[in-house]
Amino acid sequence: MSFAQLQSSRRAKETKSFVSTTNTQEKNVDISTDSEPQTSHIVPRSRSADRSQGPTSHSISLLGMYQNIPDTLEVRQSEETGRGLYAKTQYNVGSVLLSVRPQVSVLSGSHLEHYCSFCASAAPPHGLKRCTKCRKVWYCNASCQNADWAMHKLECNALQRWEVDAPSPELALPSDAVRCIGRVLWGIQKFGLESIWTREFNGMQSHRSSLPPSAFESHTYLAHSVVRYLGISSPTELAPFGLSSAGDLVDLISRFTTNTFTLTSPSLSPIGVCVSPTMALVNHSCDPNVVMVFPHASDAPTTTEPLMHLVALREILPGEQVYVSYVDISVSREARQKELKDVYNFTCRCSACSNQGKLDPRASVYCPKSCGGLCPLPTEENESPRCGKCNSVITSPDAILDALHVGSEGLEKAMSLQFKDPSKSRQLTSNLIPIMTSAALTPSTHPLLALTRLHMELLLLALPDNLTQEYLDEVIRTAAKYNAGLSNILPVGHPVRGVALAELGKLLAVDEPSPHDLTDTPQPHFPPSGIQRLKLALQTLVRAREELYIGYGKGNGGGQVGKEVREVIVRLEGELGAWSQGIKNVIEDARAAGQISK
Ligand SMILES: C[S@@+](CC[C@H](N)C(=O)[O-])C[C@H]1O[C@@H](n2cnc3c(N)ncnc32)[C@H](O)[C@@H]1O
Repeated sequence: MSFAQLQSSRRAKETKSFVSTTNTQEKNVDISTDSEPQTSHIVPRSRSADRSQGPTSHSISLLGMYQNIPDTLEVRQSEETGRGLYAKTQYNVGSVLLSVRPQVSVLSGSHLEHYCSFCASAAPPHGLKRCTKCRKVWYCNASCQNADWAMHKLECNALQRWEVDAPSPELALPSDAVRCIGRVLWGIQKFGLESIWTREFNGMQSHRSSLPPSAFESHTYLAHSVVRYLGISSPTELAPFGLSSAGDLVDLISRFTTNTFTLTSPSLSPIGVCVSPTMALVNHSCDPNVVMVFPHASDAPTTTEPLMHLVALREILPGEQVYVSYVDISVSREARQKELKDVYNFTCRCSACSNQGKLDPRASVYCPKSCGGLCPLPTEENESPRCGKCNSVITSPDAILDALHVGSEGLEKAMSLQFKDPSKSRQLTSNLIPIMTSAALTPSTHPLLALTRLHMELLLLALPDNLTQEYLDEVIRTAAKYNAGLSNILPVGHPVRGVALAELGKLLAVDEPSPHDLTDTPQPHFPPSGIQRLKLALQTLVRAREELYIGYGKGNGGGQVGKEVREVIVRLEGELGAWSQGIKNVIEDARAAGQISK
C-alpha cells in the first residue's frame, strides 16, 4: 500500500473515541431522576436469569413508544438503574441487538465540510454539495439534501440569522449542542406535543431537580444560546415547543445532556452528537456487554444512515440486562466513577468498579524484581503495594506517583494543544512517554495508554511527504504499543481494538521507503522489514478483520473499516503471492543456469 493510500484513509483532525455515549460538549452537566418515565403499568417480574447482573426489574408499559425495539428485547424498570433494556432471547457474540436511526443528529463545526449533514457519510472523492443559502451544511447529493430539507429549512434561517448577529467570524456558527437542541425543538413543533416522537424525547431521564450549581449555570448559558438561535423574543414564543417557562427549557437541556450520544465515524472518530430515545434506554456498566457503533455497512441505504447499532460483545442470556459504557473504560476506576457521578448522577456498582481487591491493568506497574508479575499503583491507602506474583514490594513509590502526576498534567496540556499547535503537542508526548515507561508503568496504565494513543495520532497527522524509514518505523512501534495496551483492558472484538489493529496492519503494509532486510529469515528487531513485514501486516489485518466482525456486528461485515481491511488483505495476498512466485522463478532460473543444484 502506498503512503498516499494510507493518508487518504485518514482525515485531518480525527481522534479516536472509546465509544462512549457522553456528549463531550457539555461535560459539567448533572442529572437526576425527577421525571418519572411514562410507566403507568408496573408488573412484577419473575426472577431474572442468573447472569442478569442487575437488581430486580419490572416490565413496564411503553404506551405506544419505542416501536423500533424488536420482540427479542424488552424495556424493564429497576429501582437502582431506572428503565433499561433486557434480552428476551440469547444473543451470541457479534449479534446486532438493535439498529436505529437517531431522531436528531448534527455534525460538529470542524466536520461539516467533511461529512454529509444528513447521512453522516464521509465526503466522496468528488466532494460534497453545500447548501447555497446558509453555506454551512454540506450533503452527498440532492437526495440527501431533500431528505433533510423538512428540518434544515428551519435550521437554515436560524443559521443565517446567527451569522449576521455574530460578534466575530469565529462565532459565526452555534455549537453543536445548540444546533442539536434546535433540531429537537423543531421536531417537537413539527410532530406535535402528543406525538410519539415528542413523548419519547420527553420520556428521557432528566436530573433537573438535583443539578449542582455549576451544571445549572452551564444549562442556563446553553438555554440563552438556544433562545437566541431560535429567534425567540418572549416567553410566550416557547409554547409551540411545549415549554411554558425558561425552567422548562433548562429541564429539556438537562434531559438532552444526560441522554446524548457521540456521533462517530465508522472508524470511531467523534464527528458530532445525536439523540436516540430508544438507545438512551440502555444503562451503563464499565464492563459492558454491548457497544454502540455506526458501521456504515455498505449495503445499508443512505436514507437510513447514520444507523446506530447495538452489538453484543459477549454472549447475552435471556433475562440479562444490556449495558453499554458511557465513559472511556481505559481510565482508572476513580476517574470513571467521578465522571459518572458528575455527568450522570449515579455511583457505578458494576463488576469492574466493585472488584477493588483485584489488580486493575489500567493502574499497574511491572514488578520491581522483573519476575513477570504486576503490582497495583501506589495510593494514599497503600503506599507500598506488592507484586501479585512474587510479593516483592515496590521500591520507589514516590517516583511512580511523580511520574503519574507529571503524565496526567502533561496529557491535559498535550490534548489542549493537539489542534492548535500539533508539533508542540507531539514534543510533549515524546518527552512524557519515556518518563512513564521508566517509572515501570504498563502500556495499559493511564495516562501512558492515552499518551501513546495521542502520540500515534500526532505522528499520523504529521506524516511527511518524503516519508523516511525512521519516521514510519516510529509510528508503527507507537501503534504496536497502543495495541498492546488495549489488549489488556478491552475484550476481544471491542471495536476500539479492531480499529487499532486495522490501523497497525495498514501501517505495516505501507511501502517501506528504504527496507533494510529483503530476506525471508526471522528478524530480531521490531518492526521487521521486507517480506517479514508484509507477512506481519497480513496476520495483523486478518486478526483485525476477525475483531471488526464482532465489534461492528457479524452481519455488517465489520462495517466500512472491515471493508477497507478486506481490500488491503486482498492486495497483500497478491503481493505476497507475487513475491513467492518471484522467488520460485529466481530459484528455477538459478537451477537452469546451473548456479544451484537441481
Ligand atoms: C441514558 S439514561 C439510561 C436510561 C435511564 N435508566 C432511564 O430510565 O431512562 C442514563 C441514566 O440512567 C441511570 N443509570 C444508567 N446506568 C446506571 C447504573 N449502572 N447505575 C445506576 N443508574 C444508572 C442514571 O440515572 C443515568 O443518568
